[in-house]
Amino acid sequence: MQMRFDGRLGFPGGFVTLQNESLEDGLNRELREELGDAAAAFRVERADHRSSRTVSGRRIVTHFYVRRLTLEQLAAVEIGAPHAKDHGLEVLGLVRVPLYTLQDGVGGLPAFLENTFIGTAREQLLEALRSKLSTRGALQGPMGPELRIFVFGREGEQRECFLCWAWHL
Ligand SMILES: O=c1[nH]cnc2c1ncn2[C@@H]1O[C@H](COP(=O)(O)OP(=O)(O)O)[C@@H](O)[C@H]1O
Repeated sequence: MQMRFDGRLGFPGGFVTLQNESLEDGLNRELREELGDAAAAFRVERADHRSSRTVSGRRIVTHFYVRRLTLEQLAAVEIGAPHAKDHGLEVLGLVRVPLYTLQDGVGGLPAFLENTFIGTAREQLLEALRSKLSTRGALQGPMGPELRIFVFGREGEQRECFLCWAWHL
């Protein structure tokens, strides 16, 4: 995931103008802005869409996408992210999600989930973990697989917000 400008954790993403671009075009543009040039090595497609929700009290619809990357792609994104256009502004840094629980029963994923998240990002994280990871036994040992998540966006007449995360096992 990423640390946002407001001190909350969330997914890479943002707003798009549907008059000028498709959801996926907007999403991939925002990925470049927030993650840097390494995001150009892959493209999030319509088939990667997982869920959509309205934001209460605001005229916003969020669309959640999940995209699997190779380890090489993820490593390139992590190295390049500090050079992205939005780094230090909207985005303060990428954060890996620990997919394990330490022996004290709290450290790892349980402690991570105690952070403050923007909107429904926490629920989206759990939704993604349930569908993609729990059946693979990935929520184990501290040396096990880790999840890294990204996001994107821009403003428009119709405020559509694109959220995405990428993972590797
Ligand atoms: O990662 C996310 N997961 C779920 N909802 C999100 C996420 N990021 C942003 N949102 C939703 O989109 C809204 C607008 O996002 P953001 O705070 O970046 O733009 P804003 O500065 O125009 O309010 C947030 O208030 C929140 O409800």
